[in-house]
Amino acid sequence: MKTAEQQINELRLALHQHNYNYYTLDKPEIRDYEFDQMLEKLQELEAAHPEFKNENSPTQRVGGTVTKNFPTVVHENRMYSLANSYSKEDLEDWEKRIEKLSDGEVEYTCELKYDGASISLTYEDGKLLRAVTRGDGTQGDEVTNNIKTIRSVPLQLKGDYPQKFEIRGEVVLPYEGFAQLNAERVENGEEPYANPRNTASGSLKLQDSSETAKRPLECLLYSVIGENLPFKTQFEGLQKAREWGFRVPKEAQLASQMEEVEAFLNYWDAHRHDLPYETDGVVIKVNNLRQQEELGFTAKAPRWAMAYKFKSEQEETILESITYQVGRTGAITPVANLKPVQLAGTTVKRASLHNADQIEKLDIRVGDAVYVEKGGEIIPKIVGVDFTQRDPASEPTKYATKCPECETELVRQEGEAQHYCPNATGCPTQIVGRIQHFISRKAMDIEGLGGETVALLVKEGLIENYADLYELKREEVLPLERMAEKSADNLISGIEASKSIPFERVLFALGIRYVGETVAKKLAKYFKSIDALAEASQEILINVEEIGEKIAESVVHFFEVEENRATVNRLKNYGLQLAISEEDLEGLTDKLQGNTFVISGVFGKVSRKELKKLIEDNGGKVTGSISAKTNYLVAGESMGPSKLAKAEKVGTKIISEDEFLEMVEFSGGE
Ligand SMILES: NC(=O)c1ccc[n+]([C@@H]2O[C@H](COP(=O)([O-])OP(=O)(O)OC[C@H]3O[C@@H](n4cnc5c(N)ncnc54)[C@H](O)[C@@H]3O)[C@@H](O)[C@H]2O)c1
Ligand SMILES: [Zn+2]
Repeated sequence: MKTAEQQINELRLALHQHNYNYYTLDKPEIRDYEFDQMLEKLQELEAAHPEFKNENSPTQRVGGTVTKNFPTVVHENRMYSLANSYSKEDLEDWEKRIEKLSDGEVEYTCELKYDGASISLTYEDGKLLRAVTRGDGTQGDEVTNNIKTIRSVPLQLKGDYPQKFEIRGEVVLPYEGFAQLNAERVENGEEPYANPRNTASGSLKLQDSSETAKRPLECLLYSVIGENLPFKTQFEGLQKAREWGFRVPKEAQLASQMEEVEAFLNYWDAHRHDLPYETDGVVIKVNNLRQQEELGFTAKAPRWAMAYKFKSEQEETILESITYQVGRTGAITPVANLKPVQLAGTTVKRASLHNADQIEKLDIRVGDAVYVEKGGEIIPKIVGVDFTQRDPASEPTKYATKCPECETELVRQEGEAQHYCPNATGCPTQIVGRIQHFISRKAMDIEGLGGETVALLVKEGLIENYADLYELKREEVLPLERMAEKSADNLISGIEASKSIPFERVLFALGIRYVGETVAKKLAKYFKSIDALAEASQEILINVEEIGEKIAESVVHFFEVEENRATVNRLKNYGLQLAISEEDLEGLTDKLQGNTFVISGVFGKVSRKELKKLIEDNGGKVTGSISAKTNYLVAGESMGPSKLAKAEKVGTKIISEDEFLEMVEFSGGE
């Protein structure tokens, strides 16, 4: 067995080499995930054997180097890397450390972690003075002329910018530009680039700026550094930078608890491939700059920030064909059929491709070698094409024009990503899908009836619409395959029992496009009956909180269709709940209508959850952080001082639990 010292030395040597391949040559030989695992291993070994500590270790230094091709500039403020975490537990540990080291309540900014090349821009009197790469963190390459070719880098600022400051960001190459660039290279008989990140980085190091200008690069900014800055938090800094003319993506969010941070992580883990550029995680930062200053830096990274890397177990395989699936609302989803490959412990044969834009953006073609990745979702995704292996004779993918189930011409509405099969009443998959949705657990939850039986009932011609379920007779279902006396009884009694399912769930069960569980709840609460909802105009619908144009349009459209109205009427006649019951109505008021609340601290009489429900039942709205729009802060025990200060600053009314309960005339629990 190798000694710890040998292992440490080998890892250091290998990591130095990989850093060189990655940062200097822009040609990595291993995947980032493997690199990170080696680095983590080295970190563990060094922690267990402090006697081998060495300040030149890759764990102690920023990985890049300076080249001799550009003037070397020493950074006025060192450019650090970021500490990494791969699990929610790591994050929670970090939060605990932060809370211990900081005084006062800590708020966090969550930002996307753009995957490109770091850059530092210095502005003086509103003009770009110089642009320097991160290099080894202490000094970097001055690439001002190349940076000036990027259109999103302002050469002259506007607004109340400081006289002199530095701003940091990431130069990225959006997918679309990357695919275009590669297409041109292939046409010219050149080798295509492997990935956007290394291409972005390589583009900054070109000697001829007119070459850089041909690359559709973007510069996304995330941090302003300097003295006497006109803001006190990271989040305000982002807003200011945007006002001065920088491209600062708008996805960043404030979070007052780790729960909110995790919601942000989960959301972007699932949706990051909808962004036009690559991201490899989320960066969580302590929002307050004074607290940041107190926390300071380690040898390699700030203590006040933490990167959370999306898990990307990636494999390369061949795309054998693209097929198309029809959903219950007629939405078409393209599916990639892959040469089977082992990924994260399972055999993967299919991957989701989202929509036509996604296919175009990644420029995926049948026969390509593609990278598949498993993120937070169950279905793996294709995240890129290995252009180096593309068959020069291949042609761009032509998206389906007809429904694979019923041959109807597909439509795509202006502004929508998805294609649809418009044949709602005749497309067999849609008919079955709609009824399956109707009976599903979160909708009518019909016991004794499953998806397969629904398909069978439709196939046998016993039902073709969910209202038909309520006319099913025991004698009709008994002859069906695998249907025993007992199961037939269960089915019929399950259908009968569903008549008492509350209105909001019936509304969800109807399967109106864009009316999910939450929207159904909102609509039910607001309109109180299906009749009122059916009469509502688009303008009235849009006025309901959180109901946008798309939803409003879809609801109006649903009730315009005569057949839908007839179905709803039948459901009403069968005795389904198509209005809020008297009992539920009693608890609902609009006393708090138009008021926004923030809840903070611990409460004595009701739980946070009950408090939230009380606010919503009385027509109010609950948000996570205080802004100028917050009307009330309901303050419990041990509420943090920073929230209080913020509330006082923006003029939010601060009320106690008792004062709140009085407002809604709450008379105590049951
Ligand atoms: N495959 C290889 O051979 C190889 C070799 C070396 C490094 N790598 C990869 O490079 C990465 C390590 O590089 P690193 O040291 O630059 O660390 P990092 O890229 O993980 O994180 C630090 C960088 O994140 C960037 N960043 C993006 N968005 C940001 C935001 N909103 N706020 C703050 N910073 C933001 C900054 O440029 C910062 O320098 C890892 O992903 C590693 O796997 C791979
Ligand atoms: Zn169809």
